[in-house]
Amino acid sequence: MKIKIENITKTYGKKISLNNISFELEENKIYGLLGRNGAGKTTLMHLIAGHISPSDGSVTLNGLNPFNNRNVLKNICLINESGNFNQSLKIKDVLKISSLFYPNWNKEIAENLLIEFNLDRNLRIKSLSKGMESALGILIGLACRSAVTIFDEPYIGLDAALRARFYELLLEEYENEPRTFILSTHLIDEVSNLFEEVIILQEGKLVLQEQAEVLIEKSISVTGKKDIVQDFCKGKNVLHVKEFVGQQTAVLYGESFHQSDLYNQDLTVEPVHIQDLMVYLTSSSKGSVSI
Ligand SMILES: Nc1ncnc2c1ncn2[C@@H]1O[C@H](COP(=O)(O)OP(=O)(O)OP(=O)(O)O)[C@@H](O)[C@H]1O
Repeated sequence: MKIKIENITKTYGKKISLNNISFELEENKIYGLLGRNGAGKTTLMHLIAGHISPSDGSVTLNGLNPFNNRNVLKNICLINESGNFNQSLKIKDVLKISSLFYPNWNKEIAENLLIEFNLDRNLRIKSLSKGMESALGILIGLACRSAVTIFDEPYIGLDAALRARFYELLLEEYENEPRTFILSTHLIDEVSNLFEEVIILQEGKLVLQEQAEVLIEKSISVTGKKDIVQDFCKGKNVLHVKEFVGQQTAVLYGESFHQSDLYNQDLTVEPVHIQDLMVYLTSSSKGSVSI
């Protein structure tokens, strides 16, 4: 489903959670939705999932407003960090309800993941540990096979091995049955190799929407003697600078750097991790500093 966000503003009283943002998401891609705490990520995901409506502007999925629209909602699955399920239900009730609600529900995936995550279908949600509840959220998010599946930090209580397994399962599922995944996470380095496109929010505004590959190509970190680094950085967009024992490191962003440009025996040139890039891009209002 094609998702179109047009001039969306969402306010809560005087608080502006999203401030006039517009962008489009294509079908069948894995998106990373990134930003610092309070940037507006959860608000945006709830708008796309039709759980809330905007104060201004419009959200459409294949041209239709998802808010209160069952025909659209049955194709969207949003798994939050917590509180996804009615605490008084049993796991088997959640599975039954999900299988009735989502038209593409895949029973085999659900059964396999129940075994893999060691979830007893007779347990009540309120008796589950945080990790078990997250595992159930991941199971539902993958088994529903919704055209748009959104995970908002779904890994609370999961150890590193289980999180790694989640990323692996997500990729397997995406290959078997391509659909749109939107992942919001603060553990960016763990998951950034899954992203095909990255969206960064800052204080309710859209800072950037870019293909992950291009983002990596457009950013480098250079380290060397201060005067050499400064010379190299002249006329370039410098996001971040740090100095350490006479050496300077500058992070540059904004142009495609080619190998030939980067061959400089006096400088150490390294790629920049998406997590660091997100931090630097959202550190100053302009997204750049001068040296
Ligand atoms: N129901 C609400 N009532 C009042 N303010 C809200 C509500 N929901 C969100 N906000 C405010 O909107 C802003 C954006 O919140 P949101 O939860 O969307 O950010 P986020 O990027 O998901 O943050 P985090 O990474 O910390 O989860 C915050 O300042 C938050 O306090």
